[in-house]
Amino acid sequence: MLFTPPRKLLLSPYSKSGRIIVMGSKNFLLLKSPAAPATYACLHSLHDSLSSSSTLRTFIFDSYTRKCSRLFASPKQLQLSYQRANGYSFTPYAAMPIPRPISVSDVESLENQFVDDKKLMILKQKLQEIGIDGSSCMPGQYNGLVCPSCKGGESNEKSLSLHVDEDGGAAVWTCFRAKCGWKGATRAFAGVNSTYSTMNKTKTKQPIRTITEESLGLEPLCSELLAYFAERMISGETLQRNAVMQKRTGDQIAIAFTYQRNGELVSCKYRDINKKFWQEANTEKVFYGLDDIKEASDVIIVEGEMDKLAMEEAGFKNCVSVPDGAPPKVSAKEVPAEEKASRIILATDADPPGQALAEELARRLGRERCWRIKWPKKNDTEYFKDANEVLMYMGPDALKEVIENAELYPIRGLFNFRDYFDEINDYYHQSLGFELGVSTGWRALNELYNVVPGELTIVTGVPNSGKSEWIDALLVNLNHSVGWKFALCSMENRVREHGRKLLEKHIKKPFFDVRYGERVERISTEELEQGKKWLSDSFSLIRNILEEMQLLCENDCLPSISWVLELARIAVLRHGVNGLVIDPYNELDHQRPPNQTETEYVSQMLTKVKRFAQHHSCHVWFVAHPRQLHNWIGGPPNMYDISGSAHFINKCDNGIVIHRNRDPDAGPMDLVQVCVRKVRNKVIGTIGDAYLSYNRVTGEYSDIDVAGLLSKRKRGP
Ligand SMILES: Nc1ncnc2c1ncn2[C@@H]1O[C@H](COP(=O)(O)OP(=O)(O)OP(=O)(O)O)[C@@H](O)[C@H]1O
Repeated sequence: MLFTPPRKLLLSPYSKSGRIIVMGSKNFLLLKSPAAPATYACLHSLHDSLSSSSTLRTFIFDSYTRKCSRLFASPKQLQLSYQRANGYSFTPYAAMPIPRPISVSDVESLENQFVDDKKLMILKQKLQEIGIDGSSCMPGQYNGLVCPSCKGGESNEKSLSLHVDEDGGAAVWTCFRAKCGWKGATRAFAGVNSTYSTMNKTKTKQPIRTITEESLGLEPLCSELLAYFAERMISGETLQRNAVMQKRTGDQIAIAFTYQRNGELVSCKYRDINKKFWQEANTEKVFYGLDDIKEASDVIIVEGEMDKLAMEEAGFKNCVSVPDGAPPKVSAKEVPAEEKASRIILATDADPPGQALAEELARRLGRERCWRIKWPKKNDTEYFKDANEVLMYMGPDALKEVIENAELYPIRGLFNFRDYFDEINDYYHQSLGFELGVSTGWRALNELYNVVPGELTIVTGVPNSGKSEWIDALLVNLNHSVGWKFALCSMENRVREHGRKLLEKHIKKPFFDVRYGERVERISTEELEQGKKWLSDSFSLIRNILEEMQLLCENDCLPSISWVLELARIAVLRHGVNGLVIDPYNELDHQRPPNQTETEYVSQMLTKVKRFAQHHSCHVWFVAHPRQLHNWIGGPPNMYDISGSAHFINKCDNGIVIHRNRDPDAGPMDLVQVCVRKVRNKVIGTIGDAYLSYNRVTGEYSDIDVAGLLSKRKRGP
């Protein structure tokens, strides 16, 4: 039966738009024509014939309870809504408002409300601009909207709560994904600036509410929800022990996870079937399951209430879930002190946000007492995401195993041999290359010194003993045997002379046919061409260009060790060099800071060199001169005689002294003594002396018959 609407309503500017009020003993309906702008209608219970009306708008007035509520956007929704028992059986309406009771006085002020439509329109527009879908919003509370700030994270949670004021003039919102926590407010008629300036303002802190199950209207879980949990392998017993309940709002039912402290309800988080979350406002933020870890020596921390319940199914009650999966809300104080909780097992989600949460928890709770778990593989490419997934697909035993196999949370700089097992295996099977060192090419040195990538060899000897010659000969041998390439920082050598010395050793002929080489065929022009190619393929030169151009004054702008190492690094990356020669040490810039002793300076410099060698698997030969030897009687110097610091011998991996005979009575003049004075790595050699013969024509070193030589010496000339 149709009635003329109350006078007050007819005064609305929209009253000529075909709006009709329908009333019965309990019914109060407002209809509008499809052509009119969108507005409200009121209804309580609908007659079948009316429910099919395409023009029905949503308002409900209950004369019995004297309450009026907004309900459905269309009869289609209305029909569906009538059919469903609760939100768990049928497709829910993501952004549908929870029916909001309004008083009779609200109905009386409908006139004002129509005027307010304009405000609402502007407000919606502003919300839209911010990215909040307010298109279907009326005044009221909305949960489960998509947060434009975080887009619901990885799991696409619909985590935004929006409250639109009674008069449609203002809105406040909060994202309950605390990893986001976006909050804001806007007003319809405030300036654009003020609208946006208030967007991220946190609301004034409200006092913490005291809540009870009764005050929140919580009730035991219905059979549908029990089935929902059973599907996720969570038993009734676990649900009961954790006081998991439900809350009805109209015809929707949400799971209510009760947060307790000392057995008292302090907060409640709701979750509907679509994983929409919302929380009781102004309640304490504590770990979910806090009472379960009071006396626990091991504490498991997960990232959701379902995971906490899953852990219980695997036999672990000593588990808490972070409130909102949110590091900012976690207080280390909630976790038992170090004396009580010896292990904190972080079982956060396997996704990057979950790992970030674990990192933040470890930082706050103390990495040293944290452990982490590895989620098992789901298939070739994926891992299980969380505890509940493992429980559902692999069962409680598998989840238990995951926790039992937790490993220490990594601490930067603190390692276990376990972390290096792959490398140890490779070393054992010699699959890294050159683990036993590369032979120098001289039989006499095979037992004493072999060359390993990444080590530092210091070479010393009195002036003119042949240090540079011997190193060059070694490089040529290594190039010939294993194809190694080298970076040369030999400032004392002119490039053409260095080239000559290397070519003579490579081609085994003298560069010139005068004096030292007059009786031997010199390197031919064809050999020179081939040799030049070999030189450029095998060596990189590190040189100071200013010095080359002879623009430098004494001690001016000498290359520093850092400069040399940086160029050597580039040579490694660009040309794949395997060795670096720095010859000699005193040609580098050694302007040490005034507060540093020479010993400290040398130590620091050698640390840099060693770091370079190890990092780039590049062997470094470092030539250092001995200090001036008083009362020298012609014997090889000691490594401790190196000018500057005992650190040369202390810090190097290998220490070699090159010495040559200068006394015709003591033996052949070409006899060279290679004194291996230090070998850190027993795999590659040991301390001892080797004798080689120096070929002055080609600069080559070769093995000699030491036994024959010694017996000849005994017999005398
Ligand atoms: N065993 C040897 N017999 C004869 N001459 C040698 C022998 N070893 C090196 N020489 C010669 O000594 C000279 C200097 O050699 P080299 O430059 O290698 O010595 P060094 O120890 O590096 O010298 P410095 O201390 O000046 O750096 C070269 O002309 C080289 O041919």
